Amino acid sequence: MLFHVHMEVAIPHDLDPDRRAALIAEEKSRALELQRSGVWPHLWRVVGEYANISIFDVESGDDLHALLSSLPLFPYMKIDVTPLATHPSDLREQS
Ligand SMILES: O=C(O)C[C@H]1C=CC(=O)O1
Repeated sequence: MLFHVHMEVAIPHDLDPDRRAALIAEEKSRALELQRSGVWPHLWRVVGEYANISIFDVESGDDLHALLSSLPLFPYMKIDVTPLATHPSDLREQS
C-alpha cells in the first residue's frame, strides 16, 4: 500500500548543537536503511523548506505509523499522510 507523506522538520533552536548533529546523522542512517529495504522508494526535498515529500510502500497504516515513529527526528516533525489508491486513468492500469 502506497502513502504520500509530507514531513516538516522543526528542531528547537535551543537544542544542544551536538545533540542536533547526532539526531540528523541518526536520521540519515535510518532513512538510508529504510530506502535500501524498499519501504521508502521516494524521498524528495521540498524546495526552500526543511521538509520532504516521500512515498512509502508498506502493508498498512499501522506499519507506516510504526516506521514514522521510529525516525529519530519524529518528535520534531509535523507529518501529513495521504493514502494512495490506483487511478483508473493511470497509463499503467490500461490493458
Ligand atoms: O531532512 C529531512 O527531510 C528529514 C528526514 C528525512 C530523511 C532524512 O534523512 O531526514
